[in-house]
Amino acid sequence: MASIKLQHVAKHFGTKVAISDVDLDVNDGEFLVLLGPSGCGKSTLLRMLAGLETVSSGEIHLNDRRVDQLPPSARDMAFVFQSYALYPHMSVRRNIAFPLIMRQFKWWFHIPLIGGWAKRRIERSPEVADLVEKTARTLSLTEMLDRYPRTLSGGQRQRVALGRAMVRQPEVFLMDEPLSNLDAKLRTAMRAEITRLHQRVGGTFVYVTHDQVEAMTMGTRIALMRDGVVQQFGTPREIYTSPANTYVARFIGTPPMNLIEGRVEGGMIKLGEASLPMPHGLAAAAHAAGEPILLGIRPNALTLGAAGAPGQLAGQVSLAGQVSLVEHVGAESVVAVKLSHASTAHDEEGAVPGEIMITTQGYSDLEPGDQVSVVADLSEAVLFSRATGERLRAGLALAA
Ligand SMILES: Nc1ncnc2c1ncn2[C@@H]1O[C@H](COP(=O)(O)OP(=O)(O)OP(=O)(O)O)[C@@H](O)[C@H]1O
Repeated sequence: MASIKLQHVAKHFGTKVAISDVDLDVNDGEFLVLLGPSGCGKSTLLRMLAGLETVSSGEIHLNDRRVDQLPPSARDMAFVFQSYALYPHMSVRRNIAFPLIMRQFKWWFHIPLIGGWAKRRIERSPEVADLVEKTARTLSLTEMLDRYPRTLSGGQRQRVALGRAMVRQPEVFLMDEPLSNLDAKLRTAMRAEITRLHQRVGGTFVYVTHDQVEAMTMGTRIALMRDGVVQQFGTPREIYTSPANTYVARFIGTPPMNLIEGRVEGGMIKLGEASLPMPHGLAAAAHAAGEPILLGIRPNALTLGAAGAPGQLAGQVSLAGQVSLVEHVGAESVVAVKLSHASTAHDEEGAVPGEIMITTQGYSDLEPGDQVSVVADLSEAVLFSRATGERLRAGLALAA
């Protein structure tokens, strides 16, 4: 049983603020993913949890115990590194048993022969041997117990690293990009394996990744970070359907959410020449007439019709545009359309202003240059303030 609470946790390296005032409440048995781009501070946060890095300020609690001043060994957390960190001169069996052997460490373990004899004795003791065998079975490593790490594939080495963490039966598993050295296919397989492991073994997992697909598929909750600040902390579904700001909206989803520039006028949203009703629940925000907003809409909430097709069904609006790119990705096609009368907010390099992305099922016959009308289903659309980038919620006025 392990819940984790971070209160106002900050970390400075000299003048560099790596983590600034992070508050997180992680329930027992959760799979928390720390997600964000390179340099956002996710590894630093994980290392502070593990005790491998000190906190500059704030508190970390494991259950009701404050642990931020305790050494790593007193925290009951097992760390799995990106690099596996296996001992190359030890068999798989010894690598997995190692934490249990070190639990019984005596100074004379360092004496040649005597130390080796003592370690072998612990390794062969029924409790340790049983636990190692059981762990190896869970991870399908039984056949490999007497092999050495250099003879294993990347995925097998990763499983040994997981085994070494599991054998301690810790309350918390901390994992720093454990799959990043694997090829795409193995990553997908190991992703499912770690999720199953979490379901079977229980315990609280904290997992660092920059890969949104890993975060969305594995996490019970995600803390999406940027420059040391948590942008949103929520379930994958909340983060996908209700991004807290345009940064989150752009980070999650492939292709990401379209952000179309508009204005609020007379209780309606004006996008170029089109006028559409405020999305459900946001009417209260409409009184700040004339305010610039961004309409956030996922590529799969847009459909394509022939140019000039009638647009305004209930709750829908159509925008004219021209196809600029079509990508076929198996079961669906991704179509980029340059809007004729509306602009979009992009920050990715190389993105064309005014372009939106639409996903369609199957193989699209459209070609670059085709004139189309884009029909938007606004039932799941969200609005952001263009001034602050924050999502507008019902009852909140737009930023002045
Ligand atoms: N020991 C250190 N001394 C100085 N700066 C550091 C140190 N460790 C980390 N940083 C800085 O703190 C920031 C956060 O680093 P961190 O490694 O936590 O990021 P990250 O999100 O895990 O990135 P990555 O995915 O690339 O590992 C970075 O700007 C990094 O340069």
